[in-house]
Amino acid sequence: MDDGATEGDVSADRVIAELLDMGFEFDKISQAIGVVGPRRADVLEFVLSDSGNGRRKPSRESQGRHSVSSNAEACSSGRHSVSSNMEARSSDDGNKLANRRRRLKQLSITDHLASNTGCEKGSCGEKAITSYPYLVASNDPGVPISDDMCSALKPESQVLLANSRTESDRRDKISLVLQKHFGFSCVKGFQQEALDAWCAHKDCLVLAATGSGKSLCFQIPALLTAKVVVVISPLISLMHDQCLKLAKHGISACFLGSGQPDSRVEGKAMSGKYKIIYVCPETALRLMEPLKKLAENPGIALFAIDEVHCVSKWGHDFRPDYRKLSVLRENFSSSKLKFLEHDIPLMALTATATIPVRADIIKSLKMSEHTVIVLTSFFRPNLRFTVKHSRTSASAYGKDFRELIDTYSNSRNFMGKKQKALHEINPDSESSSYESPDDTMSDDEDTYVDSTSHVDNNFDKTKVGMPLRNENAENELDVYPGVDDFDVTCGEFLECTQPENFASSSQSNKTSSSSSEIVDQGPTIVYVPTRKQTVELANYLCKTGLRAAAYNAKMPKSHLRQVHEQFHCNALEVVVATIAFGMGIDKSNVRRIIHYGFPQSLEAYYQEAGRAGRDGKLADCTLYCNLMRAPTLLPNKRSGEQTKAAYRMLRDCFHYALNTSVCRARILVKYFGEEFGPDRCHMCDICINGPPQMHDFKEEAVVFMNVLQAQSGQPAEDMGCSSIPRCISGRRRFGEVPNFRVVVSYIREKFPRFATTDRIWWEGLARILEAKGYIHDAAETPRVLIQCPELTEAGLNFLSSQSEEEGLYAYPDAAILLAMNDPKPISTSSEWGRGWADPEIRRQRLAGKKMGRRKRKRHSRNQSTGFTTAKQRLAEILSKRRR
Ligand SMILES: Nc1ncnc2c1ncn2[C@@H]1O[C@H](COP(=O)(O)OP(=O)(O)OP(=O)(O)O)[C@@H](O)[C@H]1O
Ligand SMILES: [Mg+2]
Repeated sequence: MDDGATEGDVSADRVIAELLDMGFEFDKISQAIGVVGPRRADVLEFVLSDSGNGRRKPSRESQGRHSVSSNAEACSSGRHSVSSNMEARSSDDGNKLANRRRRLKQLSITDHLASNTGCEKGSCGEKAITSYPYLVASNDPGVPISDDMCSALKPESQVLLANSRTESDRRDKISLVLQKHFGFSCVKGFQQEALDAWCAHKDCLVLAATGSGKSLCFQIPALLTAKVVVVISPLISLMHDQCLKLAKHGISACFLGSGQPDSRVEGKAMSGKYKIIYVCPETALRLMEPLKKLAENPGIALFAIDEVHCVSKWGHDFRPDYRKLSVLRENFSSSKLKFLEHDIPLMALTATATIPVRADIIKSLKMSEHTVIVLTSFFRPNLRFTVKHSRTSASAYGKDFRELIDTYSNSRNFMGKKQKALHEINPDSESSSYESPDDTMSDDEDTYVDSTSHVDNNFDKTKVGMPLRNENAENELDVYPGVDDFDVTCGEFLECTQPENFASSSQSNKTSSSSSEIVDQGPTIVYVPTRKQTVELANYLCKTGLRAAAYNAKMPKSHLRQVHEQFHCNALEVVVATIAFGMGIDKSNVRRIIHYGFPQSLEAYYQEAGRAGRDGKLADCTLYCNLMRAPTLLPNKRSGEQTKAAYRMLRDCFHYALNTSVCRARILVKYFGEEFGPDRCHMCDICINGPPQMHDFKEEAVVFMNVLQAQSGQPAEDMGCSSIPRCISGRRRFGEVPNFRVVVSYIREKFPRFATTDRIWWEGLARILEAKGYIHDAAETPRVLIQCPELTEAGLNFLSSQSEEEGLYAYPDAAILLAMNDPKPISTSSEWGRGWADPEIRRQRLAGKKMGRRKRKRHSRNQSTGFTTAKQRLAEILSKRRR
């Protein structure tokens, strides 16, 4: 539901709600409605163009004329309200609005092309789209692509693999098509392995690093036979990008999303007109029968399932429809389809599957028991991983993004000076075909200018946003992006008659020296957890002069496509996105991936970080996160088991961030089950800074573990015995549950020397003891932090066998270091509790601070019912023991 005739009926409230959901600020939306009326497209256009850069501030007059409350009339007649508001604007603005509205209404790639050809000189639309002689079609039945054209464009390099007699013959043919279509001299080892499996008609699971070139494994087969390759892919944006590249490489392709089908493109796809058909899982399931016909004639060479981790419930990006793809193996076997000589091979590919996920993929897709597993190293030697502590709130933007802003500003100033110098040497020389907004600035100008100076008609500046209201809070996260993330449902891309000239560029999206490119530094993607933050941070960066755009799943699909295009043609410096942006994006020169807040898993982190440095050059992957606060699980529908797995993944991610002693690249590849050969990467913050000094935690550990032991009801004499009760939180009597907070506050109260230690410090100690196997979390669903610490047998042994001399040495983690360096309490309650063991402090505090109402109530209730708190109960147990 983007825009349309019914839009005028949409109430202002609904428009407000929708735009709030996208991350825009309430004030801005209501201001827009006041100016342009309640039509969604107009409001959207207003907030987009106004976007905090002062491009078009509403006149007082127009503001006075309309307000949200006075829009009842306008609501019933959106058209009227727009036209009357248009009068209040200049005709120039009116034209811009009309153009923008036209763009918002595009439903097809063709429309999109038509609008992009109008892009100003050298802009991305021209560069990325119109300069390539491929044809596109879409829902629009008016696009003239005849069947003759399709057949005429059949590549003459289409060698029948069946003719290859020997293995070397086959490999020669592979090299030939690789060189001809992609410009690469040889296939990589793992690509060859996957191709060998395909040639042997075997199913294959390809597990290879992000950016390693998995796509070629299923694209080459399309060039080696007369048959078609069907690729299942999770996002339109991903399918679109790949089709676009294939067309440039002289290979015809189409994509079929899950939206309204285009019978023409679909029909041609099912009759074998394209070498490669990209299809989303839903559509693949719908097209079972036509696919069977396709398998008969001209034949299906291969089913490739890209981003196959989406199959697994235990992966980071589960999509239920992926799981139903087992029908492919069931239906396309030689036993089911008698005309098949062999089963049609399945090739499943991903960069982010842990060992349990791999097993789940093979089982769920019912892949053959002879499935070949092609596994390469997950190590990306050019990625430099760093973790930085930050509150990751708006107040920290200035500090955290200073370096990024400086990087682009300096680079632009340098480029500006270089161009100016060139121009002075040769005034007739062709200047930049992209009208850089900065061209309007003098060299001496401060780079932190008001972003009004960056006006660019071609460039839809980022959106502005303000805090979402509380009632929208649960909607503000993109759990996972839907398939149809663009405003086009399908498209066809016919091969260029002349594949791209590889002498000049072996990668279609490689940064060239084209003057139209404004990102000298390579673009940056910043991942933030909420939609609101995409808008907020993008707006902040725009205000500092950067070319930034927000991207989240709730934004108009036309906008999302535009951001993709501008990102790919280097017109954007920064994209601030939720997880909706990222999967499979193959842009060679992304230099920085910044995660501003915890990702939900290391799989997601590695997948998103993998967008960086795909040209093999050095790239930075920096995670900013609040190390003093455990990350929270994003709401999603999960079974009990899935919740446990989700917490486990989040905990691994937290531990990765807190780590102070192990190379980060090592942790990441080990996470995917790989033994890391080089020992360390020599680049990450840990390798560069070295680990902190080891600390002897014995004294605190003994106290902590003794309290746990007392709490579990074990008499001191029993310390050596192995019968530690395996308690399950909730099954025990209240007070016997080993609650971490209760234990820590008890220690701080009873042991004056620990009175000022922070809870965060003890959380760190608990992690160390857990890693050593001395304690475990007895909670039914362990979360990120240890909730119910319980001694293990090894912990009991440690307590009973400890000698005076031996220490318990370990590296303090980042949270312990922060707590030690900055002993300020984190919460006011811990401040209040500090020094509580001292009777004088206690007396003063009780006298000075009135008990809160709730506390007082609870206190009096406990007094009357004889109910004891967990802490009191623990004290009782310990005092009994002492007696
Ligand atoms: N044999 C090869 N030689 C040189 N470059 C290659 C080769 N194969 C692929 N590439 C390049 O590697 C880049 C990444 O390829 P691709 O997008 O297939 O990666 P991927 O493994 O699918 O990554 P992701 O897991 O992030 O989706 C592409 O730009 C491609 O041109
Ligand atoms: Mg890929």
